[in-house]
Amino acid sequence: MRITRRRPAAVGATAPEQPAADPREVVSLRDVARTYGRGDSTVHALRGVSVGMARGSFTAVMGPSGSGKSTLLQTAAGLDRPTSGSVLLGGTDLTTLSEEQLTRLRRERIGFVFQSFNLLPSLTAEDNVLLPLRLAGRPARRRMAAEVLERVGMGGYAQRRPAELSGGQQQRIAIARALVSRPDVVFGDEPTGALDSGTATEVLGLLRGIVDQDGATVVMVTHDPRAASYADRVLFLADGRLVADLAGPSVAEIADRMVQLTGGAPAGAGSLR
Ligand SMILES: Nc1ncnc2c1ncn2[C@@H]1O[C@H](COP(=O)(O)OP(=O)(O)OP(=O)(O)O)[C@@H](O)[C@H]1O
Repeated sequence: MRITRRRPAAVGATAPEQPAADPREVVSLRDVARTYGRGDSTVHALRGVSVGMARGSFTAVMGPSGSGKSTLLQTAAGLDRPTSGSVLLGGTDLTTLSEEQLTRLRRERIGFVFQSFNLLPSLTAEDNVLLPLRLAGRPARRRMAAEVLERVGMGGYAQRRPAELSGGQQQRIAIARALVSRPDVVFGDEPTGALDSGTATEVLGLLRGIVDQDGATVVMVTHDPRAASYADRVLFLADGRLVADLAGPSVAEIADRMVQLTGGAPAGAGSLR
């Protein structure tokens, strides 16, 4: 199954002064700043971050607590708007879109995987998977669910409800749901944070597989150096700035970098499993 999208319908015009996006990059942040509050209480969550993610790549985002990881993910995914700078998704500048256009773009072109799975408990696995298509008013056929459920190794579980599944199985269903609309990019917010080590390994292998075999693009926030080592590239944030960008680092290199940034043990890393 190829995840790579067909050329999407335009959901908003790129600002005329915007330079053309690098065609290899599916997500580009340009000088993105995000502040909260004002005056003495202003928090600079992101301070001029510029970074692009190539199509068909797997990127992990790490950094100490409060360094801006979630803010980066949320602005890149169009869930939050930068205070300044621009965010391009496949050439569309998200900062120029209305709320309605942004909602449509998220439904059609972005997949999400959360730490706590976020499946609807009353729906079967199949109906959870088809929900994004239904919300977008697109055709939602059972064979579409069957195809992605098969892809994540959950082919026999279409009629199960979340309470009847293990954490790892629920996360597989959530990944199937993220893939069903063939998104430009799948964003993961600590997707293995609630899983035991063995189950996390399976889910990370699955994410690696959808990148390598299906051409998906994955961007994942994690506190876990071992999880980050599954990525092609690890970005490190500190105090709202991008301070390191490592290609294919080992678990030890990632853990060392985190120790440098935190001045101690990697926050939330638990064990290196
Ligand atoms: N809605 C908000 N209002 C005010 N400050 C916020 C808000 N959201 C985030 N912040 C602040 O912005 C900074 C970056 O937060 P963010 O959640 O992006 O960090 P993080 O690296 O994801 O942290 P963690 O690893 O603890 O989840 C922090 O100082 C945080 O307190």
